[in-house]
Amino acid sequence: MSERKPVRRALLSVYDKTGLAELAAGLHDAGVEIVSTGSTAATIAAAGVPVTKVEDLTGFPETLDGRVKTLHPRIHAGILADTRRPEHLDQLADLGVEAFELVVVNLYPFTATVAAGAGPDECVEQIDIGGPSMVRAAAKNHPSVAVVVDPADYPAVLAAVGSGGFTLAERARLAARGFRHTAAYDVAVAGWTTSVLAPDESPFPDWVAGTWERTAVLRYGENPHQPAALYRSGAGPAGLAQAAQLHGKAMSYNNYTDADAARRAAFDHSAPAVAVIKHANPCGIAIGADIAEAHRKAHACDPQSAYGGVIATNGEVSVAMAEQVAEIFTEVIVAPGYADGAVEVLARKANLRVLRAEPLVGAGVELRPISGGALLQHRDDLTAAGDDSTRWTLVAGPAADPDMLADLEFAWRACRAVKSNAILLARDGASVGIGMGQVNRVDSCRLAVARAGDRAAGSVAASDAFFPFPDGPQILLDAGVRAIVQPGGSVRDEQTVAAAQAAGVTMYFTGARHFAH
Ligand SMILES: NC(=O)c1ncn([C@@H]2O[C@H](COP(=O)(O)O)[C@@H](O)[C@H]2O)c1NC=O
Repeated sequence: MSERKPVRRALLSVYDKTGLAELAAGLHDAGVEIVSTGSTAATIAAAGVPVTKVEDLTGFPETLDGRVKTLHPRIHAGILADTRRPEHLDQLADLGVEAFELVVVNLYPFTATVAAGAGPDECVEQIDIGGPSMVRAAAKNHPSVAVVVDPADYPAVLAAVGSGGFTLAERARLAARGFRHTAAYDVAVAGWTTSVLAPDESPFPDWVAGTWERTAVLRYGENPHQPAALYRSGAGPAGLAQAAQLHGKAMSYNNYTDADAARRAAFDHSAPAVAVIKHANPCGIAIGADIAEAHRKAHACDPQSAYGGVIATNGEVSVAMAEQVAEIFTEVIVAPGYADGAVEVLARKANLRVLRAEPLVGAGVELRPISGGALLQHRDDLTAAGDDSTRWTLVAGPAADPDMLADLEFAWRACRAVKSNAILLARDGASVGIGMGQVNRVDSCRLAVARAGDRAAGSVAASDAFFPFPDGPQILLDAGVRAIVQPGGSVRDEQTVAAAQAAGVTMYFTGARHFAH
């Protein structure tokens, strides 16, 4: 076991004062001398613990509204002296500087200030300069100094100090966390200055960075021979990665990818909606008067495929829906909330994973890694993509009555959640046949019609992109589809429109498409 290095002198400078008084009292009881900045020192003194102010040590007042406090050689020499080197100890002695063995710092709340909508001057003021300097100095000098950046670590700090100090391995681990802390902080500052303070003409920033924190090592990845882990983003709104698991077995990699696809499908609707997903594609999407009805309708689309599926809702799961789900073999259910008693009903299934996650926020950009880089795009925003039927163009057949229009709008929204080429047949606010992920649109039409069976006749159809030839729509027309919505825009649109016209079938062009690859 490596030797512990006693802590005799500590430097404390924290914005977040959580646990500070207890830490200071514990350090003092362990015989540690405490040096501290402005309001940190005031908090320590108010707790009745002796403390030396940084300015008494430096002989230089904290100045410029706190912009300069610890940025002084007497502080940084005390942090950066490698006490394994006799020449460093000699130099400290010559200068009359004493070394620190412990540095406790947490930084100005830059991210929270930006998130609160503060103006540029206020945000800039919250860019901590002295704090990161101390953290980086202490982390670099971890053979001599322990650095602590998280109040949650204070009890462990006191335990270590009380048992003779930190080992080198412990100081190295703390150093890694210190560097991660300042790196994440700098990423946030650099991202804000790039995108907000000094944006260029492009709709995309010329520099992108992010930080992710590992929250779980998963049993395996997409396949058992692929190790995998879950990471939580250091920025942006909470989502699936932050979900609370209320019941069931540990989530798998595939559970996460399917749950993400299911949420994307469910949150495209404003009425109570349920999506059932298998292998990232829907085997049923429906809206209903309530969530239980939406689930019944979504499940009925393809009960065979829904076996072992992943369910997402866009609203609270009722007890009635929970009773239905408890009857079906389901891998995961994820919802923004559960009515009283619903989780207990679902918990009858020992293995069913029950997750509560914040509602999906649709705006923003999405990033997809490719070899050697990444692609960024604005999310497929429904409102920008022909979602509003008042902007559709009637190109064949009679105008839809309100019921038919409602089904067409539902089908158009729902087909967005289907991997291209996507054809979705719908009736009464529910998918009844889905053709997904085929490499030509004709096969997607065949698949949708085959899955719908008898339900194809009288249903409406949505296509995520235009029909390049009239052969695909002809399959839908032959199956008795009574209306079709599609983007339009093919050089052979005329032929497709003529086929619909000949069949007396309503056809709308949306003018926008919904590829999903
Ligand atoms: N400028 C400096 O020399 C400096 N030294 C420490 N700080 C920060 O000041 C805060 C603590 O200040 P106070 O003890 O006054 O609450 C900490 O978040 C620390 O990271 C500084 N502030 C900002 O840069």
